[in-house]
Amino acid sequence: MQWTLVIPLKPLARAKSRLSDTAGDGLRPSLALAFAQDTVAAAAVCPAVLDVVVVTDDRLAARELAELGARIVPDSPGAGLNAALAHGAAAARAARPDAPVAALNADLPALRSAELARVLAAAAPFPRSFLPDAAGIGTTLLSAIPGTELRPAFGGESRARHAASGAVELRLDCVDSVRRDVDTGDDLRAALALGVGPRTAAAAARLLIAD
Ligand SMILES: Nc1nc2c(ncn2[C@@H]2O[C@H](COP(=O)(O)OP(=O)(O)OP(=O)(O)O)[C@@H](O)[C@H]2O)c(=O)[nH]1
Ligand SMILES: C=C(OP(=O)(O)O)C(=O)O
Repeated sequence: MQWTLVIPLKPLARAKSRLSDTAGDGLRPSLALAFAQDTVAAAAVCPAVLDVVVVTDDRLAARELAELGARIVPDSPGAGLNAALAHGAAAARAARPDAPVAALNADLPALRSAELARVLAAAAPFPRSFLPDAAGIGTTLLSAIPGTELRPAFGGESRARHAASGAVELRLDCVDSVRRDVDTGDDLRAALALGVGPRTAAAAARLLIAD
């Protein structure tokens, strides 16, 4: 099974606000872009991934992520994360009606394509399934096989919400890079310890110099 991934990205100037104590206004947008670039780059080379749709209104991010092979869909609903994901999934299914689709956060800078392939293989038997984030509170990936709506319920305590919606929780070892979302300075340190992609490594190095 080859998946279409739908990756949502806020305008960079507003993204990653919880990193404001770690990265000032001058560096935070480039850090958010670096996270998205490393996420998309790892996703795009994953053998289980056919294509990547990024839902964003950010012009710079759209240009940079298209260069990595993503198809850009404007966030035309303009109604928050779940509306953006439903819109991206509908665009994916309009192009490929039988596509299995999975929503993936754009803040997974340590993402490894082999681990993503393992998660997608585990998701394939279930109509809908999800992977909890590293903190065990949120969600980093939500999947829907052909013929099933995605019904995203991301934000805050989305692990419980996705479970209550009937999606199956994927309980997997050795997929830390897919669960390691970065919201805070501590999350960034944890991602750096796992090993981040080259753009995040460069952006994090600039952060140290700026300190
Ligand atoms: N297209 C789109 N993406 C969104 C929207 N809201 C959040 N996202 C993306 O959804 C993922 C999780 O978002 P959040 O954790 O809510 O936001 P964030 O910018 O990552 O971090 P905070 O500002 O600290 O909340 C990230 O990839 C965001 O860029 C939205 O309204 N539209
Ligand atoms: C949107 C989510 O992520 P975050 O932890 O970034 O809020 C979520 O986990 O549903």
